[in-house]
Amino acid sequence: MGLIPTMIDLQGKRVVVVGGGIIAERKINNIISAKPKITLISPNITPKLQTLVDHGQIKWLKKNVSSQDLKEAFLIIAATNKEEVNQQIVAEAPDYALINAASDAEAGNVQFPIYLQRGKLSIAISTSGASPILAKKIKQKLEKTYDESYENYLDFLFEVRTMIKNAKLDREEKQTLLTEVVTNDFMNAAQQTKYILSLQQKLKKRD
Ligand SMILES: C[C@@]1(CC(=O)O)C2=NC(=C\c3[nH]c(c(CCC(=O)O)c3CC(=O)O)Cc3[nH]c(c(CC(=O)O)c3CCC(=O)O)/C=C3\N/C(=C\2)[C@@H](CCC(=O)O)[C@]3(C)CC(=O)O)/[C@H]1CCC(=O)O
Ligand SMILES: NC(=O)c1ccc[n+]([C@@H]2O[C@H](COP(=O)([O-])OP(=O)(O)OC[C@H]3O[C@@H](n4cnc5c(N)ncnc54)[C@H](O)[C@@H]3O)[C@@H](O)[C@H]2O)c1
Repeated sequence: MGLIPTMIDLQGKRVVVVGGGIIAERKINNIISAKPKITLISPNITPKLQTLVDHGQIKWLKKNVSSQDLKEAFLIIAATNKEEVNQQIVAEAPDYALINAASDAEAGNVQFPIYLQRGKLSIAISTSGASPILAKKIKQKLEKTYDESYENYLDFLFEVRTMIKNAKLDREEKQTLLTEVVTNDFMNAAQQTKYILSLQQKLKKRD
């Protein structure tokens, strides 16, 4: 395997999830905020998955999986409790599809790291299958360091960077400004507002 962490845009993409148990539920919870088109294939599903079906957030085909179901999928998640069915899904998946194999991660070509999200900040943790429990522990530690205040801080950094990117400054000046905001001095809203106002003044003078 040659695994590297990436950010994938799943919005509007066709995702096929096979199996309706607790693992399918966890994987769907993990990706649903990205707004993919999820089709769930399983003879039975958990109550929480049923709620998603009832709200029209996912489509459910109440049956055993067949190779036809895998066509045109961008991502396939094989999460049945039958090892041989999961293997067959991997074998029959189209060449272009991304595949996550829940019972034998190495059989697929995508693994989902556990992740922590604070608005625009994402921190993903993977142990490449060595210990998902360690990955979870590390996430809990990072949650304390990168607390909720990072959500606003990232929005602030985004706003500042957009202003600087569009300003008539040379590369060095841009670099200096982009570096000076990445410090603990700008973690609260009052400091952020003050900085944005002073930056606006500074950039106005340059126009
Ligand atoms: C972090 C977390 C995120 C998530 O899944 O959302 C996650 N597993 C979690 C928990 C967990 N998973 C397992 C246990 C039982 C203890 C144990 O076995 O150690 C527990 C503990 C628990 O449940 O608390 C069993 C297990 N996991 C995988 C296999 C298959 C294999 O190893 O081949 C088997 C054996 C199945 C079997 O026995 O048949 C595979 C994967 N699990 C991964 C992620 C990816 C690797 C990430 C990494 O290595 O860091 C990978 C490759 C993902 C993938 O499927 O893409 C989530 C945190 C919980 C949470 O958020 O609440
Ligand atoms: N990746 C992980 O983190 C992780 C953690 C624990 C377990 N697992 C693996 O995930 C698998 C699923 O675990 P679970 O707890 O969700 O199991 P589960 O028994 O709760 O659910 C399995 C689901 O698969 C469905 N199913 C069975 N045969 C099918 C078929 N032919 N077509 C379509 N659906 C079918 C069942 O009806 C059921 O809804 C386990 O086999 C285990 O190896 C993965």
